[in-house]
Amino acid sequence: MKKEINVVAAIIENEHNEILCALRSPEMSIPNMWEFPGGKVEKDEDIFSALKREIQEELDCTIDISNQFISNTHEYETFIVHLKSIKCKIIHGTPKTSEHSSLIWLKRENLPSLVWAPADVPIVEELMNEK
Ligand SMILES: Nc1nc2c([nH]c(=O)n2[C@H]2C[C@H](O)[C@@H](COP(=O)(O)OP(=O)(O)OP(=O)(O)O)O2)c(=O)[nH]1
Repeated sequence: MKKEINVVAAIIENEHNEILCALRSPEMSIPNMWEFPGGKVEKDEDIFSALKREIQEELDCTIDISNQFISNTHEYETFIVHLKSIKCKIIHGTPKTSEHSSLIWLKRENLPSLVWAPADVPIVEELMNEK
């Protein structure tokens, strides 16, 4: 049986209506693909606390949760990811790369120009449909 993981991802929009996109590094699983920052929900942790913790660790930023966006389950070759996306705003700090190779802010219409982790594709499509 494939391992299943619960992952939360932050859709962070700035005052110019741009969304933060993060490039997974060559050392990470699913390397060199774009994702929304976030990570695995730990045992006994709720999704919002998990996301706040991950964003603090990964980007050195404090976020405020706005609302839950869509969820998607994707089966990769070796594991299954249950990915929940959550809209949020940065209330303190400027995103800094630590684990990722790159961070960029993109307007919605330009999101499809990136090569997204397969689990993220429905999220990107839904964001495109929004406006
Ligand atoms: N953070 C994040 N992870 C995603 C997204 N889409 C997607 O398929 N994933 C996958 C990649 C990872 O395998 C997993 C997230 O775990 P993680 O962020 O802790 O990744 P990690 O590199 O530390 O995982 P690992 O190598 O320690 O197994 O979910 C996304 O938009 N954001």
